[in-house]
Amino acid sequence: MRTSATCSAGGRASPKTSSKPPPSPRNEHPALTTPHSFPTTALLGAGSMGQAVLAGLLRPDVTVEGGIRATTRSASRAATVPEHPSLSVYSTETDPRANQVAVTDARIVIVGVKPYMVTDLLAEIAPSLAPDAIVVSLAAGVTLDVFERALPSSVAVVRAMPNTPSLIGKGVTGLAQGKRASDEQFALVTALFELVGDVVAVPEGEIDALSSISGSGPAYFFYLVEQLTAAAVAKGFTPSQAATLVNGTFIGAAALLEHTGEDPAELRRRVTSPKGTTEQAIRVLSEGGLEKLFTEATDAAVARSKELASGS
Ligand SMILES: NC(=O)C1=CN([C@@H]2O[C@H](COP(=O)(O)OP(=O)(O)OC[C@H]3O[C@@H](n4cnc5c(N)ncnc54)[C@H](OP(=O)(O)O)[C@@H]3O)[C@@H](O)[C@H]2O)C=CC1
Ligand SMILES: O=C(O)[C@@H]1CCC=N1
Repeated sequence: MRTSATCSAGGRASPKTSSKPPPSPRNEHPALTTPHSFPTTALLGAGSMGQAVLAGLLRPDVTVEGGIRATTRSASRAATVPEHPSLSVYSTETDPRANQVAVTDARIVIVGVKPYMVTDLLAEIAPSLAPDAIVVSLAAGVTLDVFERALPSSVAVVRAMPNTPSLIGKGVTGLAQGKRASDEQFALVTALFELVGDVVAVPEGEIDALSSISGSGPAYFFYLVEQLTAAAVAKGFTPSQAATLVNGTFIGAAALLEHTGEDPAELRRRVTSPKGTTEQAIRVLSEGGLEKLFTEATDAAVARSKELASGS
């Protein structure tokens, strides 16, 4: 166990590049209007998504009575979990009983391992769970039914589909309430995910579709950034210049969307002068089938969720 104590194109004239240091990933959460307190919480699988959810529980304005226990498989991954006085980190590599130890007396148990690992993990922890535990799944595709069958009948289950901007309090999480979870338990899980962004409650039948939009969505955005950066480099900008141009433009445009609250189509219209240059670029993107591509891409993500649900 590690109980946290220490934390761990060439030739073209350069446009001005700023060398701002990257912002700290953990200081951007909006302030809570009321103090938040949660019961003892275990996070099994503190990887990319698990650590993003964990960021909410580590906020200075949040208290977790009884503390937080986080587990990973490897000791090296455990070392990437941020240090915090109320957080204990275990790896199954150094302690094969790490998950059982972590869930003992925990009221909230977040399952953040890969979908194909879920069944084995549930069998491992089921005997050690508190009778009134709420198990929260982050796993894509794995149904509430799989969880409910594998766990004692007194244990409630909620299915969550968060996304990685949760790490900086800008996440979007879909939540589906299992049939054994009371409204009070569901409200507690909702409050937990509200620590890291917006929450949309949906019936379980909509979770895969939601996942294809907001769960995977950050990857679509980063892919667009990568592609526009490649286009900039192909036009002769240096990689550094291209990163400034593209990152600055996408971040600025996203902030404009947020701050104005305007319809994105209207914001696009303001860039697209009649008979101007943008009009030609948008025409090419449209004729290239971007809308159809997004439909097909999200359909493929939904189809993969169904495969994961069937265990493949
Ligand atoms: N990444 C994303 O954007 C999203 C992911 N999800 C879901 O979140 C889950 C995790 O995905 P992601 O965070 O990307 O994956 P990662 O591989 O980053 O995280 C998985 C974590 O589980 C740990 N782990 C593996 N086996 C065990 C075990 N037996 N006991 C305890 N911990 C274990 C891994 O440790 P180690 O690294 O040492 O092997 C790792 O820390 C998946 O089910 C995915 O569907 C949901 C929404 C979005
Ligand atoms: O790619 C995945 O399977 C997970 C679920 C949504 C985002 N990442």
